Amino acid sequence: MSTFIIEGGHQLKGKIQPQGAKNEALQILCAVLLTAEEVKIDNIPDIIDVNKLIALLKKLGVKINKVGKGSYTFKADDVNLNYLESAEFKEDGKGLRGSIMIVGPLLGRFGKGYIPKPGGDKIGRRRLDTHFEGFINLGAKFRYNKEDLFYGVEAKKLKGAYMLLDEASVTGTANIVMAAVFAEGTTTIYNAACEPYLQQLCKMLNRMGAKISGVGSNMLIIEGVDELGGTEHRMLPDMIEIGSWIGLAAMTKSELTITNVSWDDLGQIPSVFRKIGINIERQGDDIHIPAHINGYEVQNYIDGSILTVSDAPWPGFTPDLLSIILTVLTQARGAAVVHQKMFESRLFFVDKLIDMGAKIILCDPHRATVIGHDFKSTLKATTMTSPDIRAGVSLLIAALSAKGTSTIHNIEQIDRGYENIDERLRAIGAKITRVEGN
Ligand SMILES: CC(=O)N[C@H]1[C@@H](OP(=O)(O)OP(=O)(O)OC[C@H]2O[C@@H](n3ccc(=O)[nH]c3=O)[C@H](O)[C@@H]2O)O[C@H](CO)[C@@H](O)[C@@H]1O
Ligand SMILES: C=C(OP(=O)(O)O)C(=O)O
Repeated sequence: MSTFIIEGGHQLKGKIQPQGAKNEALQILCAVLLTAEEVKIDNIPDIIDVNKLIALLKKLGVKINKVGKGSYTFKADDVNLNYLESAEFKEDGKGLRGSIMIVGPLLGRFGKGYIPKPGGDKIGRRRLDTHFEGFINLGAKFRYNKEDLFYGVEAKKLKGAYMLLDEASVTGTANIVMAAVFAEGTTTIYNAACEPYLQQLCKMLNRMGAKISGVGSNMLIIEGVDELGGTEHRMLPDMIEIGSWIGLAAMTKSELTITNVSWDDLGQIPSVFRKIGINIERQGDDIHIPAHINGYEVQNYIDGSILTVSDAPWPGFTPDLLSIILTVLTQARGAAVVHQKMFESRLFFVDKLIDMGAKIILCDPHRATVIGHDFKSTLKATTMTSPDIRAGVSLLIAALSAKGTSTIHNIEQIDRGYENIDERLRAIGAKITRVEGN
C-alpha cells in the first residue's frame, strides 16, 4: 500500500492537460476483440485499470504493440478462448470493472463469453442484470455459478431483437452493442446510455464496418454485419479528470488552465461547477479558472431555495464527480445538498472531511448537506485512507487546500484512474510526495 504525503495550503499555477478517458478506454479496448484486423488506439491513459485490461487482452492472445506514449496497436487474429476457462482468468477478470465488456464482443464473434464478478469501486451494489438480460434478448443462453460468482453466455448465432433496458447502464449498453453488431437482423436498444464515451465506441464500430444509427440518443438501432475490419481511434480527454482539476483550482484558490478539454463533450460539467460559484472561462478548447481570491458563492434556485446537486444518466450530471463537488462545497459561501442517487456507499468518505473540520451532515447514505466555510476556517491536515477512486482524489484536493501536512494511504485507488498524478501536480506547484509500498 503506497502513500501520499501532502503539504497543503499552497496556491498552484499553470497548465494541466487531461489524460485520455479511463472509462472510454475500457470500452474501446474491449472492442479490439471484434476484428481480426489491426486496430490502432491513441491517447490511452497509463493507469492501473487500463493496464490490467491490456494485460488481460494479451493473455487472450491479442497481439499488442506499444508504438508511442499512449499509442498501441492490437490484433485479435488468434484469440485463445481456452484462457477463459482457466483459474488465472478467474483472478484477472476480477481486477477491474471494465473487464465485463469483453463478454459482448466474445459472445458476438466467437459464440461464448465468460466473466468472474468484476471488480471496480466498492461504492454500493453494482449489478449486471442489464448486461445479461440484453444478451438473453439476443438469444444467448445464460448461466451463473453462485459458488465462484462466474457468469457465462453462449449462442451459436445471435438474433437481432427489440429491447427496452431496465436502466441506462453505461457498460451494459456498450456490452450489448458490441454483441449486437454480429447479430442476424436488426437490434433496437431503447433506454440506451448515450454518454460521449458510448458515442465514441459506436463511431469507432461504424468505422470498422458496423451499422449503428441513433448514436448520441437513447435509441440505438444496429443492423447486424458478418465481420468488422481494422481502424484507428483516439480517446477523448477524461471528463472526470477535468472536473477534478476544476475543483482543485477552486479549493486552492489557484489560477489553472486545463488544456484541450473537448468542450462540446462536457455536458453539464461546466454549468454545475458554475452553480456552486466557480468561474469557468472558455478559451478556445481550454478551460481557464482564474484564482478565486475572494472565494466562491453557491447560487440558490430562482425562488431562493437551496441548491441540490444530483447525478443522473447522461445527459444528466455524472455520479463520478459528486464526491469532488461535495468537497469543493466545504469551502463555498453558502450551503447545498449533494444527492448521490446511483450509488449507496459513495458518500461515507465525508467522515474524513468532517474530521478535517468540514461542516457536513450525512442525512442518509445518498444525501449530504454541506455548509461552506467561505475560507474563514481552513480544513485541518490529517491522515486518511482512500476508499475509492473519486473519494481518493477528493481527499487529495482537500489535503492540498488544508493547512499542514496530510497523509493519504491506499493511493492505488487513485492510481487506478489518474495517470502519474503526483508528478503532474508537482508540475503546477503542489507539494506532494509518494512513498512506495508501506
Ligand atoms: C467502467 C465504467 O465505465 N464505469 C462507469 C460506469 O459504470 P457502470 O456501467 O458499472 O454503471 P451503470 O451505468 O451500470 O450504473 C451505475 C449505477 O447507477 C444505477 N443506475 C444506472 C442507470 C440508471 O438509469 N439508473 C440507475 O440508478 C445502477 O443501478 C448502478 O448502481 O457508469 C457509471 C455511471 O455513470 C460510472 O459511475 C462508472 O464510473
Ligand atoms: C466508479 C468508477 O470506476 P469503476 O466503474 O471502474 O469502478 C469511476 O471511474 O469513478
